[in-house]
Amino acid sequence: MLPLLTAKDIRKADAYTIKHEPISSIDLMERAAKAFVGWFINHFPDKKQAITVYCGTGNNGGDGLAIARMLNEHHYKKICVVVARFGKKSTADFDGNFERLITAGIPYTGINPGDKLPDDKGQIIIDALLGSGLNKPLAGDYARLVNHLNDLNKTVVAVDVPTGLFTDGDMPADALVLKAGLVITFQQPKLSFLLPESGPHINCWEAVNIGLSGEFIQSLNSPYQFIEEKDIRQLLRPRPRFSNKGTFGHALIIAGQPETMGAALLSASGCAHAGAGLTTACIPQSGLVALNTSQPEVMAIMRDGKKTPEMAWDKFSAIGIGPGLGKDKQALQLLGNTLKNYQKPMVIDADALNLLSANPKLWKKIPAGSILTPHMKEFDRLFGGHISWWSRIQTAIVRAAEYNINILLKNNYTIIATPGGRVYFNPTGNPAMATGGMGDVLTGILASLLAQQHPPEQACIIGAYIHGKAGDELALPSRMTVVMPGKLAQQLPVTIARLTL
Ligand SMILES: NC(=O)C1=CN([C@@H]2O[C@H](COP(=O)(O)OP(=O)(O)OC[C@H]3O[C@@H](n4cnc5c(N)ncnc54)[C@H](OP(=O)(O)O)[C@@H]3O)[C@@H](O)[C@H]2O)[C@@H](O)CC1
Ligand SMILES: [K+]
Repeated sequence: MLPLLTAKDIRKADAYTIKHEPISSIDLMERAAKAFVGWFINHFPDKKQAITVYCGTGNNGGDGLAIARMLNEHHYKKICVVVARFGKKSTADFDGNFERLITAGIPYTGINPGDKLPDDKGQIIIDALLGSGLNKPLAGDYARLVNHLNDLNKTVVAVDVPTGLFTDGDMPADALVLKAGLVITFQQPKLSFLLPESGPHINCWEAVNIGLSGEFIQSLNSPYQFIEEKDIRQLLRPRPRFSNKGTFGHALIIAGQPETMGAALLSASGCAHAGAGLTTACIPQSGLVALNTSQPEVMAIMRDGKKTPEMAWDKFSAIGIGPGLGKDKQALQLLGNTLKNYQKPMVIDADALNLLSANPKLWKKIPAGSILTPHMKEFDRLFGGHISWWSRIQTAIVRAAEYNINILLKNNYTIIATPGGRVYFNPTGNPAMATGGMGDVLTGILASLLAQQHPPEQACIIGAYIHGKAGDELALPSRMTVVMPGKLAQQLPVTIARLTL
């Protein structure tokens, strides 16, 4: 796992590294600038392109000055520096790098408050105006400059953080940000990069290591963690020799109405393909032919639309409930009976979540460790409206602990809040997966992993990762615009095999 730090903790890690490595602050800046330049040269190898580096007078600006000097040393021929002196202060490392810039003979233009903004003939803009030190929305001269640069529509490469973007905390929806085609960020992605509010401002980002103390970062025990492939490789177990279907549990999927049988089929398919030893689907009677035709591997328990069928609840190692279940009286009764009769962790999704928000008395019946899988709207229906994704995460942390549940909040980077206060961000998945039925497959996968005895927190981490990874394997090589959920379910054994090698 890669710990994700808030700006406050990044500053602490910065100070600790300077003191204990030890390294001088200006040398750490030099290292950061070098890491940026290494990446930049690989992606923008044409040394004849004109580049303008816009610098503030804080440490982000100091990085910009060092980057300009290094690009000059790498024989980029047309480097131009613009220093925005909008505040009264500058940092010592900015001043140190300013002297080095002058010594290197690199031309620069200074702009002061109220000055006319200079023309820009460059093809590329490097944004080193403000970074993780941002502490209020842009206004005045900064806003004027950023609006001007946005209007130029050039390729913008941001240093560490695009100017105007908060690294964490609530970000106003209408915040002004210098839109970046690429952000080369130091040490770790900033938390805000993983939330939808950053979508309009960042096309893509890349994190470069600048050698902040790993030991110290671990000791901060950040609640926020970014899942990495190696974590999944550790958690997925190869199937032992002499195993049989009983080794991998029996999952029950309670889903579907006559009009929404597809949701039940997709969920059952996700469950079986993710490796449950046995999968049973509790479906409406009218769906039996569809189930038997499409998935002969899956067993059925039929519902007559009136009362909950008799079931030996205890024989199921896990239950997933909700996809296409409907919100009528029978569906509510079925959910109520399931919660009454089943005490092991279960997966609660879709209509079951909506029933839960309309019937809050059911909350206390949810088995400890269960997994709720809302998308944003379902989340807000459950827990009330939110002004930002950051505030949604804070609610998820509180509610996951309060109800002793795992909340898997679907997002481009799916967010998993656990009862112990951890928040995991999943890195896999792509926009081709934004299609009806994808969530149903995920519910099946999660129920399958619970049935295979993965603890709920692990099931969430593995489930979100392999779901996204299967989607990536299908969509990315041929840049497919849409991935069908049924195809994704079929890809799962391949994805899991690749991660189990
Ligand atoms: N962490 C690391 O490991 C390393 C970090 N490094 C680099 O340091 C950068 C952080 O530098 P930084 O702390 O000096 O802040 P920075 O973003 O330059 O802002 C400067 C000042 O602007 C001000 N200000 C804030 N908001 C404002 C607004 N809306 N409008 C106007 N002014 C505003 C505010 O001052 P204030 O107003 O509070 O007095 C703030 O202090 C980081 O992004 C990375 O590039 C690397 O060099 C090495 C390793
Ligand atoms: K910046």
